[in-house]
Amino acid sequence: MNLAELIACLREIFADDKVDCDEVRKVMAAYKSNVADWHRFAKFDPNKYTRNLVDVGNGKYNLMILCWPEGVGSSIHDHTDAHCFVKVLAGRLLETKFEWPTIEGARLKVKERTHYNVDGVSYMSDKIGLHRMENDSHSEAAVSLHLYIPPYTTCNAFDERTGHKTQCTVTFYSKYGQKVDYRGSAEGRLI
Ligand SMILES: O=C(O)CCSS
Ligand SMILES: [Fe+2]
Repeated sequence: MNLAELIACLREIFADDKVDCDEVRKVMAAYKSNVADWHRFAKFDPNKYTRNLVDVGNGKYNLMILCWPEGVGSSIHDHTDAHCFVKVLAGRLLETKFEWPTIEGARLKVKERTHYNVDGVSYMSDKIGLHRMENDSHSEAAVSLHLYIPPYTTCNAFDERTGHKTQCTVTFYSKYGQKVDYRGSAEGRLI
C-alpha cells in the first residue's frame, strides 16, 4: 500500500459516520512509510514543527504530515474532542501523556512516556488526557502522519507547571504540497 492507497482506504472508511478506531489504527499501521510517497508534503521550518495538509477526505477528517527538526516538540495540548492518530514516517517521536489538570495552579501529572519509531502508530483523545509530541533526537529530523477526526482549527495548550490553558489556532504551513502564505493575516500561530 502506498500513501495514495492509504488515503483511498481512509475515504472509504469515512464514507459513513461511525469511527471504528481499531480499523483506522490497522490501516495506518498497514501503510509502510516510503519517502517517495510523502516527500513532496514534507516541508521543514528550522525553528518550529510544520503542519502540512495532505487530505481532508469528504470533510470528516484532516490528514497531515508534520515535520519536526531535531529537538523540536509541540506544546502540551488537547484535541478538541477529536480522535488523533499519529504514525511516524521518519526518525522517531517521544509522546508524553499527561492527566487533565484538576487542581488550579498545580503541575501537570505525567501519565506515560513512549517512543515511536518509523511505522509506529499512536492514538490519543481527550478521553485519555493531554499530550506533547516531540522529536527528542539531536541528530535526526522526524516526520509524522497525523489523522484528526473530526478536523479542528483551535485547541488548548497547557502550561506544564501550572496547568493554565491558552486557546490556540492551528494552521497549515503548506496545503497539498504548496506553501501557505499568511503574511498580513492574524492566523499562523502554532501550538
Ligand atoms: O499541531 C498539532 O496538530 C499537534 C501535533 S501532535 S498530535
Ligand atoms: Fe496531539
